Amino acid sequence: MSHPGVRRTTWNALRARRRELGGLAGWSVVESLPALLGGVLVARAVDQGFLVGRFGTGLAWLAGLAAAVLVGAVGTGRVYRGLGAVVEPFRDELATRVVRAALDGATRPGGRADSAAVTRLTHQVEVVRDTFGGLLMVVRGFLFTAGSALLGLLSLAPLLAGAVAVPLVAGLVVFAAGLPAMVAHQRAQVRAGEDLGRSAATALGGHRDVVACGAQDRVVDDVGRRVTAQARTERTLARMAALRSLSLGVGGWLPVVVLLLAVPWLVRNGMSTGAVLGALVYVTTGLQPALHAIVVGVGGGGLRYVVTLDRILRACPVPGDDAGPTAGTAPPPVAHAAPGTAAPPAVRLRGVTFRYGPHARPVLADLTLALSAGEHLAVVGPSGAGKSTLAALIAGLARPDSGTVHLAGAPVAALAPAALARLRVLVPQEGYVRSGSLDDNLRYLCPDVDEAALERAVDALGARPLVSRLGGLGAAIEPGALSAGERQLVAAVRAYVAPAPLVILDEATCHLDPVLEATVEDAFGRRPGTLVVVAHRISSATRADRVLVFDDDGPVLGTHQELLARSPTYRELVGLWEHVPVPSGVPLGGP
Ligand SMILES: Nc1ncnc2c1ncn2[C@@H]1O[C@H](COP(=O)(O)OP(=O)(O)OP(=O)(O)O)[C@@H](O)[C@H]1O
Repeated sequence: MSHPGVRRTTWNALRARRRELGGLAGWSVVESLPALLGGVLVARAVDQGFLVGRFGTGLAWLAGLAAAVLVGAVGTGRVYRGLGAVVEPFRDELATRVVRAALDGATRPGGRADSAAVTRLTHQVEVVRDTFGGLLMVVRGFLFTAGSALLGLLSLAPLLAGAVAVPLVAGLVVFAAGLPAMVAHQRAQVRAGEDLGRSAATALGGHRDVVACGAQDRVVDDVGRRVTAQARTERTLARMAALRSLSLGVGGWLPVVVLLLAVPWLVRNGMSTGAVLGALVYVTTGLQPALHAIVVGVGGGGLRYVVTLDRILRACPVPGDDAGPTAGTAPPPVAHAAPGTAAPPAVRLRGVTFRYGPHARPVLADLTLALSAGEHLAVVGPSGAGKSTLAALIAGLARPDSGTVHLAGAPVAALAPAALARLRVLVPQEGYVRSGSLDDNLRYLCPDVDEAALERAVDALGARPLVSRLGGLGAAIEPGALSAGERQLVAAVRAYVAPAPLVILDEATCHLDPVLEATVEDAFGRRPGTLVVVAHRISSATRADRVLVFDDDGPVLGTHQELLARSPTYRELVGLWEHVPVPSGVPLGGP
């Protein structure tokens, strides 16, 4: 079954452009003038002209046909012009949908910008645009041309019109009966093409790793299997062309046979030679080409339209869509402990593995960790060990390759950005400050915080001198005019008043002097809720309830004292930190 959205989307696209479609229909009538008049004019030319020796009269009727063809050509030109007014807005809608889905995907927690997918999808949008236009042309062409030819035939030989319509309809029925199978094979062919593209792109992207690991044969084998699979689907699709030939044979050629067989009877019943020729004109220049166009158009571009649009709708669902891959993945509610049961941990990582690329060494491998509500954890380790990566995973800004991350019982992977923001606030090393008033910047995460609470936060975090220097909470500030430390302090106050119960400080105080850093961390330590600090100095570790150190053999968890006894890396870091001279007299760092 195809996406029900294909039918709905197509219907909506047509309904929204009723006026343009009306214009298209009007010009289609003009375009089908030769199909309507061709047989009658030929019959007149033969019967009243050439057969009775009036050459001029015969030519005059044919001139009438030529005029009808010219008028029809004008109609065709206008039809093409009107087609753009229906097709282009539809293409724009789909392109907007693709771009919106790509942006949503890239800004979702753990989401990554996937430019290859956007390129593939925008290419598919172009395919849909072309096939939608083609489909409109052939369906419309068939209705008007075949309809006009049948009307003309009806006026020449009513009985013959009925006899010709029967095989025509039979041909259409044969074609329609095979359509579902054709759609399925077309879909398989598109999928096989995508599989091949993905596998080839992965092989190309990781070719250095492939060569380094000596895995060429395996990769060639893998891509080769997909090439074979795609070739198989192409062959099956080609075989389906036989069905098209059958319906063309029944619907297009059988009427000619019927006409030829009926000639003696028609002539005996008074039908003129010209009328017989006219009837032949209707069948061979009206009905047959119209059927051919619709069978080839629907069986080729039409199938591509259904399958490709289906892929786009599935890949880029919009809210309210009923069958997209993300439908039904509404964020689960935050789990609350039932009365009498223990509350879920504030942070829980289970078997988390994360790497920055498919062939990269994992930064974290099978990490399991639980923090209870109110706990204060410091994360320490050498540069590049994975501390910021861990902070991003906890904050839901990176998604594990395997394993799960839960905050207060809710899986971060399933939480919408707004729900996630209610659970945690991450303060990175570079404090974000925007142009505007200081007050706006501090209330950014909690616009409703009352004045007194904001003032208390300013005092608790040691930000009073900064606020005074800037001219009070209402003062306008320019990010460029603040030092890196001042920006960190603004970000810290903003996070402090945020309603989220979990605060993650990722080297968020590295530009503050040790005294101010201690003030900020102590204030966060007293703030109700859970605190994770990616430590910049050893003092951060000594203030925490527990410390996670990235040791050579992997992360080790314990108290400061326990780790001094158990972790060589921790001992080394403590030794290093204790010997680093502390700058003094530079309270807020340089910009
Ligand atoms: N976007 C990225 N793409 C690829 N590799 C990355 C990316 N970000 C970090 N890494 C790598 O992942 C590893 C862990 O980085 P991470 O920033 O988590 O370490 P860290 O312990 O926070 O280091 P630092 O203390 O220097 O900030 C490092 O080897 C780093 O080079």
